[in-house]
Amino acid sequence: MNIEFLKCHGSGNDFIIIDEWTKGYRFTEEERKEAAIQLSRRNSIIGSDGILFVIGSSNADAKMRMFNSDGSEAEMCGNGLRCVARYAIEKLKKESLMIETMKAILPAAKVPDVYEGIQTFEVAIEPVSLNPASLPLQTGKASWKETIIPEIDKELTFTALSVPNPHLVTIVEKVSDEQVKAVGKKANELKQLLPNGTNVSFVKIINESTIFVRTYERGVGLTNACGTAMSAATLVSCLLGRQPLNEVITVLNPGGMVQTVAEVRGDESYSIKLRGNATYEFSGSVQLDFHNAEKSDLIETQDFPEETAAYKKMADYAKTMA
Ligand SMILES: N[C@@H](CCC[C@H](N)C(=O)O)C(=O)O
Repeated sequence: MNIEFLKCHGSGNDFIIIDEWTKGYRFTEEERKEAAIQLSRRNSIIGSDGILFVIGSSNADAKMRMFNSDGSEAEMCGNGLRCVARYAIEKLKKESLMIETMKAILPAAKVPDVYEGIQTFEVAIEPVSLNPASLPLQTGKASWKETIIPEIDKELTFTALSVPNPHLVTIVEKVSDEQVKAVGKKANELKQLLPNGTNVSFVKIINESTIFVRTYERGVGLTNACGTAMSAATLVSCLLGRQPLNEVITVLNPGGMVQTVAEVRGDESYSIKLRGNATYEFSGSVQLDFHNAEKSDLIETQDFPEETAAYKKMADYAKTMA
């Protein structure tokens, strides 16, 4: 089957957009999973952290389904939602719209550039829950705030939350990639504790309005950035009194930077806004054989060099702040 795609990224967290919405593709669940595994594999056909399927919606302007590179489907994807928002905004020639995700219909909008020449989009990250059952994290406790989970690590304290995909967040003095990887892998092996797995983030407080976040993503591994993780890390930092609620926080990550705002609503529910780039890298088409990966191949590509160059400047700037 010949499939057109668009390769994009949010903070270097890279995705392949496949448009079932306007291109008329129809996939089975097994085919979506197989496409994610085949096309995301690094140094092969395309390579990515996952696939974003854009689908028509009768309840919103469009719908997003996100599949990790291992073929598992995630409830939500913050960096991906910005990319899908841009794609749908350009198709519909709108400034803002609503996108259906697995657990909620979420607003998205084009907003002023977060850095010179960087097309910027804001999305809502919701629903948010601090109930361990929402991950699920199998524990008798009603909340799991800054608690040692001895099965995962004897010293680190984690806060568990879903946004609505599962996250464990720990605030540390120093972030080590090896430790993030080891702890993230361990947490995802403990199926009795975390039956659906979890994303695991290490947060370093840089100053009163800036944090650095490094994430081990469920279904992928270490990635340059994870939008829901940066949103979860912002809320946790605010709830623990390390950052201010209701104010813009700069979140640095190995792939660049985003801005977030965490709010507690009157009814004690939480709302998080995530703002950042949605950069197109290249578009093209692939010949995809769902039954035999060896017969799948890249057919053609067309680059977006100006966007890539502009983004590099922002990423270089973000590095100087970390
Ligand atoms: N990178 C994404 C999250 C993708 C899904 C995640 N790996 C999961 O399985 O929950 C983001 O930007 O939020």
